[in-house]
Amino acid sequence: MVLAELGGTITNALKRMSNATIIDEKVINECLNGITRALLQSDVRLELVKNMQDNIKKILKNEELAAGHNKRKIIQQAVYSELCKIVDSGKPPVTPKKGKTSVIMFVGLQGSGKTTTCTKYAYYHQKKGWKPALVCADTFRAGAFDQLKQNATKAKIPFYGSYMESDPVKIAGEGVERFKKENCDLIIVDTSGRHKQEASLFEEMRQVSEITKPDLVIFVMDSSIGQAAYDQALAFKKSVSVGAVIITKMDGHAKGGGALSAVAATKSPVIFIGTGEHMDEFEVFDAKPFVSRLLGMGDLSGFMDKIHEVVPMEQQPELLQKLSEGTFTLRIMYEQFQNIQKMGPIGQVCFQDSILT
Ligand SMILES: Nc1nc2c(ncn2[C@@H]2O[C@H](COP(=O)(O)OP(=O)(O)OP(=O)(O)O)[C@@H](O)[C@H]2O)c(=O)[nH]1
Repeated sequence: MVLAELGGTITNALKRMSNATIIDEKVINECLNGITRALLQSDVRLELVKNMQDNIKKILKNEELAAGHNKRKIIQQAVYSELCKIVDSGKPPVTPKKGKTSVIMFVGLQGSGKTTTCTKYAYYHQKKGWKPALVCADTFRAGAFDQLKQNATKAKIPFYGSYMESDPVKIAGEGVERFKKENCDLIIVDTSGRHKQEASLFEEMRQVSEITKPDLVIFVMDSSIGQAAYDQALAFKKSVSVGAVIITKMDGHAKGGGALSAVAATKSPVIFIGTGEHMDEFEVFDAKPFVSRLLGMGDLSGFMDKIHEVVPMEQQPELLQKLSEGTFTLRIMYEQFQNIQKMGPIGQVCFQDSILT
């Protein structure tokens, strides 16, 4: 079940409960079972789902659902906050500071999208005025350096790598040293993909981490990984100190629930999601708006971000000035219609019927 469907199924289970004339234990259990089934079908780890169900039951017991209490609202709020707990580790990630050198190391399974995500991450920060640089410490996959070089050149980001050197630890150390001297404030180290059974590759990853002394290790995870996500994420966490997660390929038909379980394994927050192959198909991840959208409650902060994205910065003061003077020409209206069109289907960004009201 893909994430969009998961949201729909949970919302329907809640709506069915809302439609019942009397909310008794049977109705509540039916609702919780519906939610549990949907989460399991989306590959969310059984243990997490069970925990969530127990917690909701505890909340309901505490609230005692006394007469006069709005049972529906209590249950809906409990579902919302428990889902938030699954996707939010509660631990804020280390955030690099602009102007001060930070080394960020990317790790993950083969083909999870690390190389693509390294460039997206660099490009995202470059647009915000940072001075990023990319180091290719992936000597395992033929073509990895060419891929990084191509992406970096396109985005005009300095890069370091070698066709001759086969020792990733040496390349990583040299690359980081060089960009530190060049005063880059975000040095991103791409490492080769590995699987938890590959002990030697895990040792190599540990050595890369030792030499580069990263301020933050980001675990990149493909949203389609499924139930294997938890164990893989745990294996990475045991070898290097993973501090944040990026989930890729959220644009596809992946179930996504497995990748969300990685949050629990690494006890690290998801900071971005990848939504396509292109450099700018990359979004900041925030747990609460994500769950709101999942449950069809809309996302006001996402809506405002989208407005800021599509109305060019240089247009904003001029537009405000004209509006405050009471000038609203056909040209302004035309430009604003064009901006609104860029936001995509309004149903995706605007409020839908809220289940919490
Ligand atoms: N649709 C989609 N494709 C993505 C996304 N991120 C990466 N990809 C694609 O996934 C494939 C693998 O990406 P890479 O960046 O090469 O993966 P990698 O983890 O560096 O691979 P290894 O070095 O072998 O471990 C490429 O075809 C990317 O274009 C995403 O968010 N959405």
